[in-house]
Amino acid sequence: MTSDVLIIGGGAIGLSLSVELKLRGASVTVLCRDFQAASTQAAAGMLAPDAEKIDNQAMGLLCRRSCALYSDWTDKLEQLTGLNTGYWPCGILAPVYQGQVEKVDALGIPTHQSPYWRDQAAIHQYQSGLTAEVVGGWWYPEDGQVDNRALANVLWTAAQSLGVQLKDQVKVEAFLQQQGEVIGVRTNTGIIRAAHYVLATGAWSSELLPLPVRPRKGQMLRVGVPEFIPELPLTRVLFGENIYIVPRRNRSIIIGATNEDVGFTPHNTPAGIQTLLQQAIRLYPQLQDYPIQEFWWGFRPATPDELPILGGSHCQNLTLATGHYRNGILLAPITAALIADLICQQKYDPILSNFHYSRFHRQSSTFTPMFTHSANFSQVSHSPNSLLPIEDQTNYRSTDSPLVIAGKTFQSRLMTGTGKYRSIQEMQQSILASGCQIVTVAVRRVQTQAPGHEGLAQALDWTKIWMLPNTAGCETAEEAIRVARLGREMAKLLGQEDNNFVKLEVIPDPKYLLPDPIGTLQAAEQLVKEGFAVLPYINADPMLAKRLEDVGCATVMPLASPIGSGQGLKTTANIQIIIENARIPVVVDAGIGSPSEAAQAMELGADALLINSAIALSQTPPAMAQAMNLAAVAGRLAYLAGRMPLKTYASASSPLTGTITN
Ligand SMILES: Cc1cc2nc3c(=O)[nH]c(=O)nc-3n(C[C@H](O)[C@H](O)[C@H](O)COP(=O)(O)OP(=O)(O)OC[C@H]3O[C@@H](n4cnc5c(N)ncnc54)[C@H](O)[C@@H]3O)c2cc1C
Ligand SMILES: CC(=O)[C@@H](O)[C@H](O)COP(=O)(O)O
Repeated sequence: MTSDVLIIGGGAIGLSLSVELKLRGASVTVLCRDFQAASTQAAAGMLAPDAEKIDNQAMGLLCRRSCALYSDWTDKLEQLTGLNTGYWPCGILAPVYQGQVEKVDALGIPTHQSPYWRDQAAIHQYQSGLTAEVVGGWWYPEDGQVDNRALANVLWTAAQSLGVQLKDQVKVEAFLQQQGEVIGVRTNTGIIRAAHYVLATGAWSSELLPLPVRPRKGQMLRVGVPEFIPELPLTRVLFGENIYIVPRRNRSIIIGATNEDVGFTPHNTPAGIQTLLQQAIRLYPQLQDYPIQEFWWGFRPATPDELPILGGSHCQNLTLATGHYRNGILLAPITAALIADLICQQKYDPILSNFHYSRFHRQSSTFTPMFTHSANFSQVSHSPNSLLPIEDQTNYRSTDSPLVIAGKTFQSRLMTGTGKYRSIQEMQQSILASGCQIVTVAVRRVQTQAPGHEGLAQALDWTKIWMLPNTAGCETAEEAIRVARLGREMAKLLGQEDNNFVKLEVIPDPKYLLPDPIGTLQAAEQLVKEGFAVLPYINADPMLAKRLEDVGCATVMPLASPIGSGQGLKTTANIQIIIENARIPVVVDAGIGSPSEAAQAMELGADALLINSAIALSQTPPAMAQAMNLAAVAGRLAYLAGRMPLKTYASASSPLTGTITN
């Protein structure tokens, strides 16, 4: 049974959304690698839109809206489950020391006139036991806390009792994408499909998609109020500089948190814990005698601008809900409501526009979101002398859908390379004349400045050409993986920040240049996991093509005949089987020697061609490039038009009916 919605990640965000969607009538599955290994379990549970002093207006508003939902939301969850979330609108007190008093508050109001400011006498009255060093502070009565671990348990129980399918220990390894849609996820337990998918994998999000979400480690500890103190000594959250102290009603006190940019480095460290204890004891001295109950650490899902990533993605049936950084517990109810509105009713709250992933790509004017190439490519050719398109032809062509690879759209179905040209000018002219929008570049040759590869960055207009880094020269999967990563960096240097494409070549044999199927599959699996759009070069092997599709490759690129041989289509029958069965684009690559062979491959139903040697080694490469372009267009049109059936015998072209007889 497939679900309407498949949520990947079972932290506060994934679980809240699952409950919300289920309450709205959707069938929902949550897949989670490990429900316990989540930032949600590691947090302090503060609900602090005011104390956090959030600069960004939209984020401030989002946080306040979420905080306002908390009371009703937790009531509803508690009624559903009979369990307590520990929601406590206890307010947050932010004491300051001498020298820390700012002149104005967050709204620019002079401190002493701010409604949130409390002077020394008042602050000590609000909370006894603070160090005498505290000279005043801020009182945020709207802020509060929830016991995040209790909340996670309540959400889990609510989801379960409502009938959400909760699958723990299921790791999603890759999204399977086709033509701008997710068609399934590959997991350690097999492929799972749904109508709609939500990414809610917190700090691990960039393992599945090239999103700029990075872990920001926080260390924490918990002490307990000693038994000989009958009343709760602390009844408000204390929010100091680089320290917070969160008293729970169950007599635990959470002390947090460090903020470290150390990747996924695990463990508590003496330095981390020492800093926390020092600062906590300075603020609230009697803590020094409280028994320590637990140490732990967690990974906040941080984005470069510290705002979450919410809303649509490059695939129309994939929604993103990640990157909540320091405020994911606070933002859980509003995230669930807004994302459920979006999925169930296509209702788009305008606030979401501030959190769309595409903000990370806006700096580069020529490229839009993640995988969608926006450059306004001309219909067929960049050449002013182009023979194409004549009006009637464009009409027919316009009925065709464009080539889409990993969600990125291209008008041209011809890809070319940069090698073997007699001069860089010839290469430039040929690429222009070919009308291609994708040019493959051998990463290793660029790195070593091999002949013809010097100055490549300047030679082509990379705002119009999408670079396809290739791993030519790699004999093993390991080498290819390493070179692919270098290729991604190379694309970034050319301004293609979002280019995650790689043409995967694993070729151990220099004589026939035949790809190693096992090494290719191994490398493809790893690269897909790392978020690459993988275009593997393979022998025309239908079984291998299917396996590569299953592991999440963006295309398959079967060879027509050996690279650089110009022998033409020698693998027609197998290419035909590959095309018949593929749900990803099939790019016929290598060995095409003439335009008629290019057209023939397209007539078979190939989605695109990659041709290098036949162009570069011809007498007049720019002219041959244009001929190949025409052939690719002609072949595609012919494929769409549908070839006439083959007949054994002649059949007169002019009908005999109605002819004059004697
Ligand atoms: C020390 C610390 C203190 C914090 N304090 C607060 C606070 O006081 N208030 C507040 O609002 N926020 C706080 N936060 C932030 C908050 O915890 C996070 O923003 C929030 O938990 C993010 O929730 P999430 O569901 O997106 O991610 P997570 O809770 O991390 O959940 C993600 C889940 O996805 C799973 N997953 C990942 N990859 C895969 C995969 N490939 N396949 C399947 N499952 C996968 C993970 O195992 C995990 O269970 C704190 C965080 C830390 C670390
Ligand atoms: C440049 C490139 O990627 C080639 O390895 C590709 O396979 C094209 O082959 P031909 O040179 O035979 O067209």
